[in-house]
Amino acid sequence: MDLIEQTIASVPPLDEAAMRDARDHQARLTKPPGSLGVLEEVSVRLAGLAGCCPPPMPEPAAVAVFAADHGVHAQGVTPWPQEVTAQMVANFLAGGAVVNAFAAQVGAGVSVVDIGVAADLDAAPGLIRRKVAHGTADLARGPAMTDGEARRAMEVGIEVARDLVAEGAACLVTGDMGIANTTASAALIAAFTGLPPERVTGRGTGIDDATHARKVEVVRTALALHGLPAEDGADPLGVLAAVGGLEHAAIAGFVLGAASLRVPVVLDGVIAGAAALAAAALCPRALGACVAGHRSAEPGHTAAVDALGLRPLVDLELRLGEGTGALLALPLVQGAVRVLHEVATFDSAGVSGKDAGPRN
Ligand SMILES: Cc1cc2ncn([C@H]3O[C@H](COP(=O)(O)O)[C@@H](O)[C@H]3O)c2cc1C
Ligand SMILES: O=C(O)c1cccnc1
Repeated sequence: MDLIEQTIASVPPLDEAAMRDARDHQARLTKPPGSLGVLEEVSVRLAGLAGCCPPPMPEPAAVAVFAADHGVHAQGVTPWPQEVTAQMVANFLAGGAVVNAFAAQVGAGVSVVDIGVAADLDAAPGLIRRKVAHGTADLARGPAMTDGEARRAMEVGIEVARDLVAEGAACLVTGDMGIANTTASAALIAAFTGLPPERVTGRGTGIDDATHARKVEVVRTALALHGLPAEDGADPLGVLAAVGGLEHAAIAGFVLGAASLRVPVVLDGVIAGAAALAAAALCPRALGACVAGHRSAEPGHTAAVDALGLRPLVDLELRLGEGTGALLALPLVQGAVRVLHEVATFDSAGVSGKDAGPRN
């Protein structure tokens, strides 16, 4: 068995007994039952993922920013030059991007992975050099990647998850950088959800009406060219290779890697949502490890989280990527688990339960 199959085979189902313990414990804490809303569900799921209650605190956290370029850039789907991908990698490494500021704010480490930047990058402290190809080919004219490249990128994602956890991370966070990657994301989301291109194709970094219309047509052309969505359902790796990006494949692997290690993974926006659809198509159990950090302004992202059955924790109209929205959600995930560790029960604190007092 190779690394991808091995990883998929080792993703455990959620532990029902641990989830029951977490629900029972939530009911005994000094607060009205259910009063922490969605955060109670998060705490229960992370107990199921860990297989114990309380689950380990999801800290320290580590965000991995997977950077890659896209052949579909040639179709004029974004106003930004392709070089911005490599330039932003340098910015991440220098600590100057929004992802660095938000990671500092929530105490997360930042790793930057060259999974497929077109330019050859200089070695730099903090850069994980795992280039699988110098960008993808144009998905509107042929397959974006070979199956081998998609597999290799997915393996790198698994390996990065494994390495970060070995270094002490107890929570993983997805990040991406790749000019034109919202086009590949839209194509993946259309392919996996069956929704039409106009429903899932957004304005990315901010494009005018004419560029948006072209972007929708590029996605439509690509789907027709590759026969997607496939009649007979999924060959998820084939879909990734046809219309995905190297960072999508890597993030899909990162999700599988996290799930196989019973470590939660907070998903960022539309790129992570598209990648998670691929991961879930390969291994539905991997969804047990996924927390949707935020709802991106991209319409395809809402389509993706709806299809995955995930509820985003934060909704701030962000449309940046890099891991920024997921990082903002991290304290919510950590707070949800801290409640199970630290909040007193009615018994231990001597607080009367709802029906304990005199009635009148
Ligand atoms: C300066 C800059 C920093 C970014 N950081 C993330 N993105 C985000 O925008 C890009 C996708 O949008 P589109 O498909 O419209 O090109 C990706 O690189 C994504 O990570 C950025 C984009 C820019 C320009
Ligand atoms: O949803 C995202 O993460 C996103 C949106 C626009 C551009 N880049 C990323």
